[in-house]
Amino acid sequence: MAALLLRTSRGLGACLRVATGCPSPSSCVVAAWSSARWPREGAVAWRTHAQVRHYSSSDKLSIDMDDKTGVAVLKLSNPPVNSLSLELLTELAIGLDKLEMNPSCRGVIMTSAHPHIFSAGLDVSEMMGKPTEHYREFWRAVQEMWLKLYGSSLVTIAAINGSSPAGGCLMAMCCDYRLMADNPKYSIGLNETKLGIVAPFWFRDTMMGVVGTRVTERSLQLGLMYSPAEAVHVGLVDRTVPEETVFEEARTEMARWLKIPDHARQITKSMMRKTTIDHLLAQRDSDISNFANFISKDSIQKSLTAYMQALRQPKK
Ligand SMILES: CC/C=C\CCC/C=C/C(=O)SCCNC(=O)CCNC(=O)[C@H](O)C(C)(C)COP(=O)(O)OP(=O)(O)OC[C@H]1O[C@@H](n2cnc3c(N)ncnc32)[C@H](O)[C@@H]1OP(=O)(O)O
Repeated sequence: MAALLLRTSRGLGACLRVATGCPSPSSCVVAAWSSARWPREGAVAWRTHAQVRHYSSSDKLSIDMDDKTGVAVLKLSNPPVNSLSLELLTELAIGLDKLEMNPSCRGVIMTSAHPHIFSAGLDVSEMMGKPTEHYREFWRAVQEMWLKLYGSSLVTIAAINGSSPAGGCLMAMCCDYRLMADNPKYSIGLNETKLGIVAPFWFRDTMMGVVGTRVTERSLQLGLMYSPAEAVHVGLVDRTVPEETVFEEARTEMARWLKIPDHARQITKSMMRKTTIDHLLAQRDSDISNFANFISKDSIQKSLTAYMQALRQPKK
């Protein structure tokens, strides 16, 4: 009966309502970038398996599901920096939903098709010079993506093969496990204050669940970006691995997680995350209004404009 519930309902919300045994496979997700332009060794190897099915219609996101292992690979491929546009956020939510409903899927690996960037976070252009209605629609899509990923009953592993600021870090933190390439040029963190904006309470709560209150407070106030080694030190990333092995290491880690009975892991995950999810669900509309009002302010628009101009300056 738990199996039925887990397969006919969506995400973790359902898991906690069922505390009985579940003989069915559970779900996992690995997110990764894939595109012809940004080939990754792991992704190519993955596609050689006959049982792999590609079922994403978007060119910004690829999702390959291996029916034999029950593991899906989700690759972000939105050049140049995998910024999270309204379109990509919507595709992500739909893709995650499809995986959640797929009875063969037990886990997801999330990664990037881009060689050096996991995700640049939210697409800043979606937050600049647009009407209020657009801000509301955009923010609802950000919430939806978070609800699907953080609330997924699947095993989710982030194979972080490049820099991952702000919303990129949020996606990685939503996963159950984070592996990052050991390249010191890469960085990860919630840098919102450096843009003159404020990470909302559910970004904060997600980070607190990963690194605890003190590290979260310091990281958020200072908008800290961590090198891979520093990220491991504060617990933001579980492990660094040589760059060329990130994907294979993610698959190996996934196999470890899949040895745990799905129903026990899912109910435990739900127990850990339910309060945080319920907090946003209870305040979803007011959070959207708050974002739309905040981002529409002249002072915030000026900050974002200055930040984007600085980003366009040649790098020293
Ligand atoms: C009440 C609540 C209110 C608000 C909450 C809002 C929460 C916000 C969350 C976010 O995610 S905000 C986004 C934060 N992201 C960043 O600060 C990342 C900025 N980008 C970078 O640091 C770098 O670009 C990089 C990702 C490390 C990649 O560096 P690289 O040198 O490889 O590329 P380059 O900097 O030259 O950028 C290429 C191209 O892409 C544009 N770009 C970069 N990031 C973004 C982005 N997040 N959104 C939109 N566009 C982005 C950059 O401007 C360049 O464009 P150009 O080619 O036209 O110059």
